[in-house]
Amino acid sequence: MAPLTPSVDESEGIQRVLGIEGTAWAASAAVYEVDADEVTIESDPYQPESGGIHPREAAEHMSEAVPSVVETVLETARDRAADDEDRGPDDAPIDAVAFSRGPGLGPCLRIVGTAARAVAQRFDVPLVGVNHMVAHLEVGRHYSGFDRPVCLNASGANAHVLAYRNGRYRVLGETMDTGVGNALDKFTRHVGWSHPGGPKVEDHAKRGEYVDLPYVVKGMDFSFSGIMSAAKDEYDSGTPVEDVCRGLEETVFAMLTEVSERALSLTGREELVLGGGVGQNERLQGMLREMCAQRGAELSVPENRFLRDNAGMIAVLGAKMAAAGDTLAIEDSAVDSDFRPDEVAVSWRAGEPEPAPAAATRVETGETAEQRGAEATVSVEGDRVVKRRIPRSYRHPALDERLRRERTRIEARLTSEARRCGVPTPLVLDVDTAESTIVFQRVGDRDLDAGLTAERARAVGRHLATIHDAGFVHGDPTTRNVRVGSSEGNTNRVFLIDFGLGYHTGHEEDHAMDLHVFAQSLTGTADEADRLQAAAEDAYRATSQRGETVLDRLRAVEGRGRYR
Ligand SMILES: C[C@@H](O)[C@H](NC(=O)OP(=O)(O)OC[C@H]1O[C@@H](n2cnc3c(N)ncnc32)[C@H](O)[C@@H]1O)C(=O)O
Ligand SMILES: Nc1ncnc2c1ncn2[C@@H]1O[C@H](COP(=O)(O)OP(=O)(O)OP(=O)(O)O)[C@@H](O)[C@H]1O
Ligand SMILES: [Fe+2]
Repeated sequence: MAPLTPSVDESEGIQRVLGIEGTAWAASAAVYEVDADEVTIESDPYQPESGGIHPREAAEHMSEAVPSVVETVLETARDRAADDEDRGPDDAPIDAVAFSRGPGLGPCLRIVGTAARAVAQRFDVPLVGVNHMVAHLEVGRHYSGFDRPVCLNASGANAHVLAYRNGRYRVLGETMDTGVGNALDKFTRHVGWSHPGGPKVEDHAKRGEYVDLPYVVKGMDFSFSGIMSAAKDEYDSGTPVEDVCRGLEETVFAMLTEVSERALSLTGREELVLGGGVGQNERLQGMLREMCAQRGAELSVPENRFLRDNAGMIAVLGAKMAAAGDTLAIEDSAVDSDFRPDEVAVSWRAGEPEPAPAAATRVETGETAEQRGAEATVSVEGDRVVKRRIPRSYRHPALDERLRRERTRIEARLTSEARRCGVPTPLVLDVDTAESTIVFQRVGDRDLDAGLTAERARAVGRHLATIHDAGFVHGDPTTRNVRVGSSEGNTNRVFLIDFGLGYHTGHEEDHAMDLHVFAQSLTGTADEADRLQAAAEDAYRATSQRGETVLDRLRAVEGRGRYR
């Protein structure tokens, strides 16, 4: 086990770190100068002759290219070391070797691991095993100077929204199928373009007209498979490829921007950091910038050389880990191709104070108030609440209009339908679809996240079971979309609100997703997330006609948020 408190001796000794990356396509090495905060990166990309990345070819590339990029940056390290006052000619030019331990392609990772062990042994310096996804976001945090940002990772094989809490990076939302870059690359392969496709999509989209494609967001999770098959069908039916590319960018990046905004809203944070190769896309950056500006949040986008796969991010995080004493014995340094970011014990941030959750102070007393959720502006007027979905200027106007109308219509309908099945929801007093406005009865006096108890979590489990048995899902049952009253014992007063992402479905997969969204929102906002989730699940099992089947499916969904 790595110690969780930085050892002063070791941290003083970490001046220069060698990083090695090679999870998929980038054979890359870097040296990071801690005091000067300077990174030198040397990369040699693998470019498939046809099709996508072939694991065996990629590994062959790594075995040729990794040793040479490592030697190149070691030369740089030696030059620097010659100027160090406290380093003699026989001393090692570096103080640690950090390598990408996963996730990634197994055959590539093993070559990187072998190279890293060899260099560490040659210089007799500590070895640091870095999680590639955490490196994508830590390098952004490093250069942003932000303290507690929400992080959007938009890379080839992954896509997720994370935030640090209680010693880990928590996954608030992620793709339910492929990574975002892989999705774009699959479309461009279909069109016959060479790998990587992302930059070509960006280029063609600039000359295209928007076309409608399926938009799939569930809470803060999302999926790309439906959009990708629709995009292929559009292309096959003769729609100009520029238009399909534009539709793809507008749809996929609006989804990523929306879930980022939801994560900011849920966690009450005001800083967003972007990471990953798709983060180089200017349209994505523009949407995020606009969304952040509108809610008064700050966005930080690292330089392109730190967004795409690179060893600089491995060296920068490696230095922090080495300073915290978070190093690996050679015999424990096996690579892990499924290494999830939330498995990492964040040693280098140990001892940071935990701020009070944003919700703790949010108990409403006034007669009138206005607040801005992730989607809508909600104003309280006495015993009524007016919810208006205001235009989101980061989205293409056609998509924006479509989403606001659809969600308004569905929210009004499902709020009433749930009520008819006996689930407490606010009365719908008026609906204006053209203006995307609904007037509700005011219910509860706080959101669930400001009044979480096991009894209330159980009520949520019961309510979800009831609507599922009636044939629909909520779509976004987070702790902010449940209203509770002041009398803690009275669980009848646990109201579900905000059904705008709901839909009719009998699929147990969709039912399981509702429970998954609730679990993720607990992880993001509550200290006793596991206990509360267990309470919700127990009640769900006891209420639902298909409780066991849905909970089995939930376990499968949880296991699937792994890297493919
Ligand atoms: C596990 C690791 O191997 C993997 N790395 C990875 O996917 O490489 P990365 O450099 O983060 O991202 C590459 C992806 O980024 C896309 N991409 C690059 N430039 C782009 C652009 N301008 N617009 C859209 N996509 C772009 C490429 O098409 C490709 O799918 C990951 O981080 O998921
Ligand atoms: N009927 C209601 N009674 C009392 N408060 C309400 C009601 N509807 C909404 N609110 C308050 O307004 C907040 C935002 O509402 P809602 O979740 O519907 O909007 P939203 O923009 O979709 O939010 P998000 O997307 O962040 O969940 C809720 O968290 C709740 O505090
Ligand atoms: Fe990556």
